[in-house]
Amino acid sequence: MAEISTTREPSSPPSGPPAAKKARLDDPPKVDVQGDAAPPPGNAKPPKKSKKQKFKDLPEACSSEDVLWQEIKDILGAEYVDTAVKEGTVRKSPFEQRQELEVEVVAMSSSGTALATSSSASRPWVVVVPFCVPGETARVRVYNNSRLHSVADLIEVITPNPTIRDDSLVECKYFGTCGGCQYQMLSYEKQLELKRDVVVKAYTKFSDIPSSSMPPIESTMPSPLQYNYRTKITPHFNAPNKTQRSNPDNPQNDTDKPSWFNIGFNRVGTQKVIDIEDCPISTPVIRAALPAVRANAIANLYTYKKGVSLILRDSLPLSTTNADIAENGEPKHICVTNHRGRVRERVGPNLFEYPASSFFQNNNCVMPSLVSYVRERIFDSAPSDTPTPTHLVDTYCGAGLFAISLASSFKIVAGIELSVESIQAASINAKLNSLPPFPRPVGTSKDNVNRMITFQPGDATQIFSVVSKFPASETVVVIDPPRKGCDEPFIEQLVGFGAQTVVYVSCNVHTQARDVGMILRRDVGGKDGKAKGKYVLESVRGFDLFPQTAHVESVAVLRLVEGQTEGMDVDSAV
Ligand SMILES: C[S@@+](CC[C@H](N)C(=O)[O-])C[C@H]1O[C@@H](n2cnc3c(N)ncnc32)[C@H](O)[C@@H]1O
Repeated sequence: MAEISTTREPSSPPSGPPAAKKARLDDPPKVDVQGDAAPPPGNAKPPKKSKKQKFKDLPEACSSEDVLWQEIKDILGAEYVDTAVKEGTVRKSPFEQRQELEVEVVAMSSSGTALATSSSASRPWVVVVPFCVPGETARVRVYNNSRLHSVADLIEVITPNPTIRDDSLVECKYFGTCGGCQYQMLSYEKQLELKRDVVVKAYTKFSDIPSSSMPPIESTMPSPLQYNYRTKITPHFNAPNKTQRSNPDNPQNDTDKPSWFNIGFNRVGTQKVIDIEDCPISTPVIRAALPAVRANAIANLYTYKKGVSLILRDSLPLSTTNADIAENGEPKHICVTNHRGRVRERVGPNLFEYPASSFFQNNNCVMPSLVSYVRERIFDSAPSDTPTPTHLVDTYCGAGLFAISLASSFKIVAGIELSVESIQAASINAKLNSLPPFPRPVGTSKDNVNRMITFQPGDATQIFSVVSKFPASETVVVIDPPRKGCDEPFIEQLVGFGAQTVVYVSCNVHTQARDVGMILRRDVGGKDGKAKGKYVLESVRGFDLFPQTAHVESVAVLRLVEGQTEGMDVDSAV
């Protein structure tokens, strides 16, 4: 692997979204407002934290820092960690900033970095380093010290582990520098295995579900494509600074682009943009469109007063003509580069349209397996003594992916979503797929209306008053919240409603595990106010929506077991 040259500032934070919200390319030009941050009154400095306060700052529960913290505890031992917390020594690093050292990798973290230890450390301490695997030794350079761990750049792998690493698999020239992918040096089987491990660890650490109540975690569902799959990318760039602006040289294309102007993604472990001319995990239509999108940004570079986040989304043509049909009979895909444009996708037999700037899953090729799996779990594995589900409630429904894809299996479907533009898209999608609205419009014949669908904007919790008349024993609730998961009022209402089946889809298995644990611990209320039963966790399976990265989508299926109101040991119930 090539040496990673680090040009970072000493205290670069770990990778994440750019600090300042970037403007979008098609936003109207805005005048730069200078100095709008209020200065502190007088010369007052923020009060210093006392030593006790300072070291109490454990990571927020279930945050990505907390996930790493639990993994560090596993390596260093809970007793050692608890003592260090009590004594206020968790930040006493044995290493200096920019210190180079040799480390031995002992585990993988849930975010795809390697967790290592070093014999040169004067106390038990973990070093987090990218692009390495267990069993390897590596030379690294520390750039950040935190709670019982340092974060480091990889300089070189000294002893590779050939049973896990195969560098010949790497397909991207930016791999090892770009923060987007973590796993290109691993076989696909290994990537799937690691993702399953993440799901197992998440439920072990964050759900509080006793092992006797946990179903075996299923193998990760693979993505049919492991490259060329990503249907959306958002390369970004910073606006030129004052000095750069004072000497414009009017570049026209990539060849005369000033070297300081980078359009791409964040360098691993930093918020510094690196120049990216191609992204092999993106779909062919996005890869083909990227040079022209870059050239346009380069030609206009001195007009930008703020950083910009570009968008490239793979889409079917909105109105298909013969010229749009490729030789195989499928419409030719196009690339939508306007944030205000519309995108169209097919998932199985259904079409979905949505605004380019709104949420839709970013790997189209695995969507049919995801939707089929959800349908199979709802119907095929339902206990034989429960009624066939007839009603579907899709919470956090976005543009209606689950509501519309599953509608053919239900009589009535209701969806809710906070984003007004997504919910408008969902209603349009219901029409696009010939699903009649609910309640049935006056005068429509009963014969041709056996499926009815409604979408409403609002907080997910509000849906339970809308569907209060749905027969709970014949209802399925799909939950697909953002990374932070559901809030307590939602869980309260969900359990109060008491649907027969709950399918929880999540891009953050840690908050999913936390929420599922909360649901399982509560009694499900009956109409008489007495407890009716409890949910049991029937299955959990990861889906690989993002090959070459550490991300894993997780689907958990919960069933209500009536009459069970004690404990959580459900071995006999499932
Ligand atoms: C992970 S996306 C899932 C969307 C959809 N199920 C899909 O697969 O395309 C989560 C969605 O929840 C929406 N959302 C966020 N907070 C919400 C809330 N409190 N109530 C309802 N929807 C919310 C977001 O706008 C986003 O569309």
